[in-house]
Amino acid sequence: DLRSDDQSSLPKDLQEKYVLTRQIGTGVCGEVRLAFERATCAKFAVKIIKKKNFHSEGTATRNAQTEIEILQRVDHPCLIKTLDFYQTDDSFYIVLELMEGGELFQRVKTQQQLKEDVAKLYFYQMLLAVQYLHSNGIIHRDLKPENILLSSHEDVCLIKVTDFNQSRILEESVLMRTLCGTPSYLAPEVFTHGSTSGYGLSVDAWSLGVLLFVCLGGYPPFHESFGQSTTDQIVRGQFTMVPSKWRHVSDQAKDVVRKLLVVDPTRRMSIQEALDHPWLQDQEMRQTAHSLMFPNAASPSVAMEPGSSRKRGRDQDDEDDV
Ligand SMILES: c1ccc2c(c1)[nH]c1[nH]cn[n+]12
Repeated sequence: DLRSDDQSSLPKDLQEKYVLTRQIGTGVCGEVRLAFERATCAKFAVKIIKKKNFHSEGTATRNAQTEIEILQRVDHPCLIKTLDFYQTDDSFYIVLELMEGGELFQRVKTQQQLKEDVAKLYFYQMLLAVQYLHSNGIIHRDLKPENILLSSHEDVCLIKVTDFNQSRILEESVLMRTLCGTPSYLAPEVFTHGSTSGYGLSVDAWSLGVLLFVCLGGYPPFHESFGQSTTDQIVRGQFTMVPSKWRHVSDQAKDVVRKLLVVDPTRRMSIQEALDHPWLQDQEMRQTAHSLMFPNAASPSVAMEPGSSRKRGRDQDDEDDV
């Protein structure tokens, strides 16, 4: 319900350019509303982040600033684009491209579980999006089905990763400066868990494993309904592929899940290794993904140069990594 006061609390210049209507999504830090640009009637999503939701003023601004900085800096077909940005003293307003298909979370819930080929098409796009973030020194840190948006109601559609407010930009750290000096006197733990938080890019690989499990199985791998606390299940890497749900899933797909849901981050499969996994060497799926990501690029009528083996250097995925 859009009481008049709702509209009045919006920034004037936002009001002048857009009409905000119904809520289409909810996030931990606020809500997402459907908006129409007055001049063109084009549809957008406006994400509203209430500053007061954060325990301390500093965190709110810092998180949102990081999110906004990242949103404005990234450019990849599978990452949501920011089109406009406004703020009042109590909220941030981010105008984003509208994803008509809504959240992946709802799609999986409605369909029970996704068909394997659909899950593979979505997962491949997520890998490319995260590979792009990592190559730009950004860890997402909050990959989950609510943060994966679908461009249409069709199974074969473009997906986009959103919600970077938990992301971290890997700044020049004390550890990096330390490593410039002579390492000979440094204790081993400085290298293994030098950065205070002791995590790196591999946290996103784990989350992608959870996402793939949910898409293929239709239920989460770790959940308090399975008895122990979710945290215990996660730190022990204990999950079950219930036969009734996984019987029709290929061994290769299960292998990808098992190699991502590895507790030891140094043994966990990386994004690049996942892209090189046999399950994703599906040229038809990749062709579909590329035509969704780069719709204007003419698809080559003849096959690429014959017999081009996967070159170690610039292989196909790099080309997609704009
Ligand atoms: C449903 C829920 C959230 C959505 C959405 C559709 N489209 C879009 N763009 C950025 N966020 N977001």
